[in-house]
Amino acid sequence: MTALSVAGLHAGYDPDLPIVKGVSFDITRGEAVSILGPNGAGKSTMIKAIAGLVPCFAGHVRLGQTDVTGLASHHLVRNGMGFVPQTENIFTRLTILENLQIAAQLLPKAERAGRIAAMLDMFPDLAARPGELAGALSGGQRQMLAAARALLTEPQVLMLDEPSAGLSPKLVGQVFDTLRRISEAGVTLVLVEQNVRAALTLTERALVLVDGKLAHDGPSETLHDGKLLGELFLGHRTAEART
Ligand SMILES: Nc1ncnc2c1ncn2[C@@H]1O[C@H](COP(=O)(O)OP(=O)(O)OP(=O)(O)O)[C@@H](O)[C@H]1O
Repeated sequence: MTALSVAGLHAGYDPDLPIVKGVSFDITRGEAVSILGPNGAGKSTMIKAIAGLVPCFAGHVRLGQTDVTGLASHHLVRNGMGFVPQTENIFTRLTILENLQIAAQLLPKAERAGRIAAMLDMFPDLAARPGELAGALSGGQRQMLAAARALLTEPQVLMLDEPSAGLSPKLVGQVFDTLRRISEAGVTLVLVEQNVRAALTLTERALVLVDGKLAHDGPSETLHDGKLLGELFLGHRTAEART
């Protein structure tokens, strides 16, 4: 069953200068997919447009059967979209527990405590220190808190924009271990990443975006040998391949 469907998406900051230029793909429920591409290709812009944070000029975004094109991000959350932005994804002056409580406001009152407890179960690092200020956490723990906030509402699809940005190799490993557990729990994952090797190891499928267009869509193992990826990143190969 399709979890996320993007069809003919044009998006960006100025309708005369679209950054995302006619991208289409479907993601099946439970799939884990990387979105890769050179700097400036439009990966973040595309994921933000899907998440309702950047204008869509043409095309459609569907979550399951529901057309959510152009919906504001808080409506998208209610429709089952979880999005973890690259920065400013937690409230640093509030505690871990307060961060979770704010995210839980979107849920019916009766469900809030149970979902917060479920997130603390899932993230033992956070459960060990619920009263600690989020601003005092390591970069990796911050990403875990941001993911826990997004997962609180039990999204159908969890999208993350460069969760490993700025982290040391050890913390990158921790974040990807966490993402693997989230994926194994059945959550559909969409991941924009610069850390190509870690992303390809985690996800079974990769999309490559070059100059706002989909240059490749296929199983991650086809990109493990860096030659094709190098050619795609340099714009020397543009054929879509879904094999
Ligand atoms: N807020 C903004 N307003 C106007 N243009 C923007 C904005 N954010 C990004 N852009 C432009 O959109 C283009 C694509 O940027 P985007 O961040 O989506 O690429 P990316 O593939 O995610 O790159 P990177 O891997 O370097 O993060 C760039 O030319 C960038 O300058």
